[in-house]
Amino acid sequence: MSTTARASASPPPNPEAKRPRLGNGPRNGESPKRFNGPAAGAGAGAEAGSSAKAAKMEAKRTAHRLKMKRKDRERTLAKTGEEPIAYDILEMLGAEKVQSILAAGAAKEFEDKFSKGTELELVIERLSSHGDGLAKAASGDWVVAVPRCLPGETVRAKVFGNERLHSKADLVEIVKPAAESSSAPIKRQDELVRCKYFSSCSGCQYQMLSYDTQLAIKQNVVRRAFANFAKLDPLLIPDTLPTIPSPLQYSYRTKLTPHFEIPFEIRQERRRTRGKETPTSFFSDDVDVAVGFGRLGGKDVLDIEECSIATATINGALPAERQKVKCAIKSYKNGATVLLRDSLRSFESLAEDKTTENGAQYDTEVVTNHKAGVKERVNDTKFDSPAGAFFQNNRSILPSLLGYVREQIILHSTPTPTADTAAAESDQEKASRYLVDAYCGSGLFSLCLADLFEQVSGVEISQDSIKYAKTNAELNGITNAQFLAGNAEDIFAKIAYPSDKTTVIIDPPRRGCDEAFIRQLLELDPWLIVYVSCNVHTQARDVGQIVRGRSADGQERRYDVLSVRGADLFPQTHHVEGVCVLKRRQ
Ligand SMILES: C[S@@+](CC[C@H](N)C(=O)[O-])C[C@H]1O[C@@H](n2cnc3c(N)ncnc32)[C@H](O)[C@@H]1O
Repeated sequence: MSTTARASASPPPNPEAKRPRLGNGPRNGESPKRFNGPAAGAGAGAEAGSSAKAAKMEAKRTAHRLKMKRKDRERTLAKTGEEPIAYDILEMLGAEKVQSILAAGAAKEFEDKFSKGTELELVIERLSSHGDGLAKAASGDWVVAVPRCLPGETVRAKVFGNERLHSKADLVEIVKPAAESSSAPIKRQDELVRCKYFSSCSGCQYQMLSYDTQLAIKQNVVRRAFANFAKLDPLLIPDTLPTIPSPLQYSYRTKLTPHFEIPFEIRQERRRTRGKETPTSFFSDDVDVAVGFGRLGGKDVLDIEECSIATATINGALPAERQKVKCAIKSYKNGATVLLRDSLRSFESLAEDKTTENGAQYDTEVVTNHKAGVKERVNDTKFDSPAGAFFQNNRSILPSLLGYVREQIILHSTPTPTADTAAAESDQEKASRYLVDAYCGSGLFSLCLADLFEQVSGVEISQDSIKYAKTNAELNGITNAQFLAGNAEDIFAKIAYPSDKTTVIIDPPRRGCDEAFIRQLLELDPWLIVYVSCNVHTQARDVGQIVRGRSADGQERRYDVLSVRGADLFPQTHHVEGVCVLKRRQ
């Protein structure tokens, strides 16, 4: 799994870039552009002329806006496929209504339905897979997404943006709680909220829910992802198993990436002096710099002094890192992201018997240099990896996640008990002997599972991670693993494992696998595939493609989906890791 968006506590590098601006209004903190009106003394003819001109300008702006929206959508479709909310909208408005909107053209599909600041009273019908409450607008042809509210609640919300067939709004207040009777299966428990920033930070979504409820919601997100994105006959998809829980539900996050922007006063001064050196005396020490995460419903950064899902060690180091940014702000050209990685001080400092819920049980330190090594241990396997490269961010759940993958490989590589000795022997022959770990990072799956196989090969695009994967094999005395730097699909040209005896683990970034990879995977035709992913939607899409095999119509179906389940690597957030096991058909 990974965490870009999975890095829910991490804001996007530039929060302004994430949310399209509405109209041509001023950005936060900037003065509005002045509209001068018609020239003094102009007559009625001139007025009519200028209003025609204004209308033409407006039409041009609208055409431009629609063009940009369409381009944005094409980019998203090409990168990660349809947005999950599109399926909610389809179900909430009904296929007929959606068809009629689409038939009316882009102006309706990407309508600026509500102007910014419009307040609406809404009844929340369901949760989106991103944890927002979804309600139908009174017109019945539009959906509104509101964070921090639950099905059955009547809320007042303020619109801040319009997207395709839906608007986004901030929660203003809960007007009426969900009825006790329980058409509201998800119970609000505000007393559980631990973080003082919960109502204003975009990082977590579910602190007001019991942990069991969070796990059930995530199970449903996985179920829906496979139902909507795999494009398979529902009979081919087994029901989603219960979500693997995280032993720590707070203080678990071993990587934090708070962000900052250059404050408005500094940008303004730089503009005024137009690149001339700004006297350092201009920057007083008390320039207010927010260092934190994206503000919920805003474009700016929310100043965060502590994060309740980060480890105690990271929270201990955060004040000093924030202070460094504040003191050095004048030396930054642009905003940036600060890296804090929690690293074991030594491989011996992970003692299971000391596990407590505040995360302080591990003797750890914080690493901020991207190139420096970070130490982790999963059961008995030790890992050193570069702080700036990928490593799973919740160490408490890794033994369960790895344990589940191990159990699945053993289960499906072991001969089925049978009286027929010949069949048993042939099954035994098929038992997995070789492991391909595609997108292997610094070797998490390869090295933790190497004892199950005769030979293991990992491939990974980051040279740095590969260097560490090789060192990690040595560190653990593992001699049957080799690691290659390159594109995931390169591995197929470089290994010659017999398909009947090979298991492939896939753990790609959020965008999933590309077609070249899947084509070559199908050519290798491995016995077993374990697909782990931080984006269950692209995972389901890829699994659909793998199951359908080489023919688009699925006539040559090659694989059966044996199991699908989520793992909760990010409690309190909407993120869920998917684990799907596929076996080649006999
Ligand atoms: C979700 S991480 C998984 C890493 C590893 N399996 C783990 O659990 O630590 C995805 C990894 O894929 C790598 N990656 C991204 N694109 C790749 C590509 N085209 N080919 C190979 N590796 C790629 C990233 O550098 C990252 O380490």
